[in-house]
Order: sequence, then C-alpha cells, then structure tokens
Amino acid sequence: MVLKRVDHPSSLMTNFLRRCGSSAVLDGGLATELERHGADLNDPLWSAKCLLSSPHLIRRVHLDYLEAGANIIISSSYQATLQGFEAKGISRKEGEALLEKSVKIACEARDIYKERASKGVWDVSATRDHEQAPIWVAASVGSYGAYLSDGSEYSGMYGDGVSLDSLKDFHRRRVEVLAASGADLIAFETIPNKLEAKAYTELLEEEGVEIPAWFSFSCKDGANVASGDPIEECAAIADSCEQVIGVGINCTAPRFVHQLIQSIQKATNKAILIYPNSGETYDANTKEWVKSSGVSDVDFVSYVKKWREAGASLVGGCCRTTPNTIRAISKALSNN
Ligand SMILES: C[S+](C)CC[C@H](N)C(=O)O
Ligand SMILES: N[C@@H](CCS)C(=O)O
Ligand SMILES: [Zn+2]
Repeated sequence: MVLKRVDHPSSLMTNFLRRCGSSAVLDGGLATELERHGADLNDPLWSAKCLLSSPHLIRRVHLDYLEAGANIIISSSYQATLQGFEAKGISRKEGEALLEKSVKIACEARDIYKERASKGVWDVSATRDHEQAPIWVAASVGSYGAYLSDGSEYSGMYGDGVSLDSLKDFHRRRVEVLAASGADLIAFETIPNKLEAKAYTELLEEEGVEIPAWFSFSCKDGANVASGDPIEECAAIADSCEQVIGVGINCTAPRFVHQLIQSIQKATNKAILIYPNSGETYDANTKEWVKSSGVSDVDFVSYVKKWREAGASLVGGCCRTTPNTIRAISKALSNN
C-alpha cells in the first residue's frame, strides 16, 4: 500500500521560508498601484472593478512586484465578493468565474515572470538572493467591511445585525471558490475584529479547506486591531487553527508595527507577516488617502531590519506602497 505523504500546513511555511533564504518578500499595494496607473477605483467594487475593466493592468502590476523581488503576490479579489457582483447585476456563476480569474491572472504573471527570468530578460540576481526561490500566489479575501465599502475594515464596527453565523454565510462560497482556484494559499486580509477571525477559522474547518491560509489584521495602535479587540486575542484565534500558517498585520501605519509584532509573538509561534500601508489615512467617502498629521511613516523601509530582528519573517507593503518600496524591502532583507 502506498501512503500519500501529506505535509503538515506549518511545514509548508517553514520550507517556503527556507527556500526563500529565511525571510520572504510580500508584494505591495495592488489597488493603489492600479490607481497610480490610471484606474478609477471610485466604485463599491474598488479594485475588483479592474477584473472587469482592465485585467491586463492587474497582470502588469503583479509582474512589476515580481520583478521588484516579491516572493508572494496577492490576487485582486480583496473586494471581489459574490454579493458585490450581484449588486451590479452580475450572476453568481459569472461572479465565481471572476474570483477564479483573479487567481488566474496572478498565476499568469508568475508564469511570464519565470519565463522571462529563465531567458535572462531580467537580471533576477539584482532582486533575489535565491534564484530558485519559490513564488506563491495568495488568493485575497478582504473583510466584510471591505465589501461594505464604507471604510469599516478600519473601524471593525459591523453593528448588532452582524453575527458569527452571518459572517460565515457571507464568506462561505467565496472561500470555497478561491480554495479551489489554484492559489497556493488564502490571504485573509485587513481583518478588523475578533469576530471575523473566529468566523474564518470555523469556515476553514467546516469547509475542509485544503490550502493553507494567513490571517492579517488592520490595527488602530500598537496593541489593538481596528475594532479595539486586543491583537494578542486575535492572534490566539489564528493560532488555534491548524490551516493557518501565518499571522500578521496589514494596511496599518508603520509606526505601530514593532509593538504589534511583540504582542503577536505572545500568542503564537506561527510565522509573522507584516505589510503596512504608507501611514496615510483612507477617506472612504472620497476614496482618497490623506496625510496623517504630525507623524511621518513614509520611509518605513528603514524599519524593516528591526522588524525582522523582532520576529517578522515575511515583509511587504499595503496601500500606497509601490514596486520601489518592495525593491527596497527585498534589498533590506537580503542583507541579513
Ligand atoms: C483597504 S480600503 C482602502 C479598500 C477600499 C474600501 N473598502 C472602499 O470600498 O472604500
Ligand atoms: N491586497 C489589497 C489590500 C488592500 S488593504 C491591495 O493591495 O489592494
Ligand atoms: Zn491596504
């Protein structure tokens, strides 16, 4: 009898990091980079609008991040929800195809990158210590607050009508489709409260999702996620789920990150991932970013080595970071 060897989810991350040279580079802001290239995201679907209007641009931005040294690229499904598509008159079936398309575009970018790298079109050694390092495609699942399109992924206040069960119902089919899309893992991003983290752990278990996942929280300060729930408690929920291979922070001001890493470490030994935004604040009414007063976070690349020493092993950027940010992070991590 031949026994199928099934890797424990945590060993997938350990092996991935080893092959990347102990730490990995994540990509940078996808939506804001699409905007920088002229996409208009002033729409309830935000970046998912580009799945309909400009898939070629999504592929190009993925490629730019790979060329900058990213080991993981995150698909354009952050705000792609079946409910959001339905509100636009897009059928459930077409919506599911769009979710699959977001992963397909990222996989295509990876194939193009590999082909160009193998032909020497790009000097891979300029951005990668380990030329044979793997590249993962992460399927993004933005929070319920992202779908609401009112910026509530930065408040975590979903109201009394939203329960554990309603969150599970909201996300269930999307998670199922993305889990079977060919992605290497699911990136649950910008999670603003404990309730949604709990909903994701239950969904992963109930649906028997076979690919691993990471949980990444949006935080309001150095100790708490956006809703005010302690990050330590949120990380403990992630820690309780075997399928989760990384826990971290995204779309959060860089100035809070160091303390957040220390708090996460108290709750879990899973890999810690960090991809902050530029430190600016998002105005959901105008869908624009405004400078935060009295703080300067812009050049967070200078903190990256300290975050690595503090225990983060995957670092990248979120909104308003660019391929240049990722190139600089890649350089900072490769000098370890
Ligand atoms: C991470 S936020 C900048 C995404 C956009 C937001 N959900 C909106 O629709 O306004
Ligand atoms: N992966 C998403 C996160 C938005 S907070 C993006 O970069 O657009
Ligand atoms: Zn972001």
